[in-house]
Amino acid sequence: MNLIRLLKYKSGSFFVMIALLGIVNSLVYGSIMVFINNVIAGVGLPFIAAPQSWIYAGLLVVSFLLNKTFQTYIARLTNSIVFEYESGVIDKLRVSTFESFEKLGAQRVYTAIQDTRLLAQVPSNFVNAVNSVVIILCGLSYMFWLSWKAGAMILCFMGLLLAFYLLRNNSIEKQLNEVRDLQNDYHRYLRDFLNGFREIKMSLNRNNSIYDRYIKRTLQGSKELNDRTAVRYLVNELTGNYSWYIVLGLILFVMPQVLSIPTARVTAFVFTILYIMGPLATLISSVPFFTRLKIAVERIDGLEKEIDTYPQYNLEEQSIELSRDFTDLEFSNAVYEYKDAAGKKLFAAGPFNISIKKGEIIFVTGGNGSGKSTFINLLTGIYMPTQGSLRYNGEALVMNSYPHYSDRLSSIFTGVYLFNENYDGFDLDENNPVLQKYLAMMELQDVVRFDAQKKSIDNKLSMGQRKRLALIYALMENRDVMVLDEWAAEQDPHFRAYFYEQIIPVLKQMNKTVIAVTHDDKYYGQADRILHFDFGKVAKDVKLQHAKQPELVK
Ligand SMILES: Nc1ncnc2c1ncn2[C@@H]1O[C@H](COP(=O)(O)OP(=O)(O)OP(=O)(O)O)[C@@H](O)[C@H]1O
Repeated sequence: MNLIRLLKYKSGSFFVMIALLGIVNSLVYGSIMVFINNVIAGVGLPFIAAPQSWIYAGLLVVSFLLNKTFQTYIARLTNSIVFEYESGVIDKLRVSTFESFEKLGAQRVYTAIQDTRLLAQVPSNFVNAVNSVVIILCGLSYMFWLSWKAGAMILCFMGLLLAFYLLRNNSIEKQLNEVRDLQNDYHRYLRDFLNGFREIKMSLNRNNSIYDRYIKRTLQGSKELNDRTAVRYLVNELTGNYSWYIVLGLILFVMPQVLSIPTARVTAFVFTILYIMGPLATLISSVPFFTRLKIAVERIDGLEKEIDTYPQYNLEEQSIELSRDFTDLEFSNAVYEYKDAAGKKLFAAGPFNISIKKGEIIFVTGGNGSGKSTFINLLTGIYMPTQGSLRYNGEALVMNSYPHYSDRLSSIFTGVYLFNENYDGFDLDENNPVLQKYLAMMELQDVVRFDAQKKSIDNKLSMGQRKRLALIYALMENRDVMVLDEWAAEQDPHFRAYFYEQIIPVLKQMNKTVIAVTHDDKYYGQADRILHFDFGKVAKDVKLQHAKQPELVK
């Protein structure tokens, strides 16, 4: 979608406004040209008897007011487009499936959001461009009125110039697209560089490689492309500017001879060319902006269309009633298949036929790549089975039930992410006794810092401490089922033992259903049941009879 179609699409009155601006400005700019030429030549207006100075002043006022109205209109329009795009993309993403987000990649979303910012510069550029076009058209019409032959000559010359521009601009546009691709790659490497800074410090080879072969190479590539496009634009601009001196030369030296044009007319031609040279320069210099804008609009549009092709949940509709009181969860022939972009199967987990009952403490074990995380993604509703189904409290889940199903579980994933704001609206007041109890339970009471203003807790903690805080938040959610993916991996030996020997039994006493991925075989005895994974399947499903019931953590 190009800019004009986008503006038209977002505002039904766009063409009416453009037409109004064009007509009134044509009258104003055309009249000003005629006025000046008439005043220089000492003649009156052709059709009106009113004093010229009054009409001149009146035209200026009308033009000023109209331009102000139009600029305000277009500024509001583009601002609302920026708002709609940004909020629209985020709104669509939040109702998309997790797989869609994985396919799309966070980088593309960041780039598209940055692209929308370019739209904010549309108002001044667009109005200047419209006014420039109007002045050029008025100038051309005036020249035709003075002498149609001379007007036609100049028009042909301008046509040639335009063709030259469009041709060159096409190839520049291709180069700009290449620059954008390189920039996307560059941001990916930069993200790796910043997020993996510690790892980069640990290997000279990696350090040199990421810089020389990836970051510098893409930066160098886009610098060279930028250099080439800058030179091309420069040549375009210079050719454009100097061509007008050729036109002036034609008018001064060729036209009087060839077309026998009198000196007074020559003066009018020279004046008109000088009058439209400024607007032409404005138009030419705005070409790079509009080219970049076109690419940005196409990319934003492409992203939005791509998101639209992905399945989306209707968060309002809860297809089946999902009670907060959990009784059981059943996997029936549930399979999840990873496929590549061409649809080729990469890995399949399942089919799973598992029944999970309220109050069970289940440990999920297995080697690397055995499918534990894939199972956890299915269990938490992050993934929907590609075959088979899940039944919650006996009801088979359908597409729109998934967001509500996930909402019934508390989950802590391996690379837990703690938010900077208290989006959940937890009562994080320092004096909240429940919070204090949990902080003591997680041995965090002397570690956390409260932010009374934001009603949140500072998340600058070690990974192990972050996971403990995440467990506190999970408890505050007060849901029946808790899913913990390698929760204890980052805990020190003392807290790891404490987790399995104290916290797990407490959760059991609270009647929580816990499904925890673990490699800590020393503590397998704390579970009621062990699901052992191998090659994407449940190789063993063992029920244990000896879960301890120690004293509750006070
Ligand atoms: N997004 C993905 N696209 C394609 N294949 C994937 C994807 N995620 C995981 N896999 C594949 O699925 C298989 C199971 O991975 P999964 O992460 O479920 O194993 P895991 O048991 O959790 O391993 P680990 O203990 O190492 O975390 C692996 O072979 C992995 O390569």
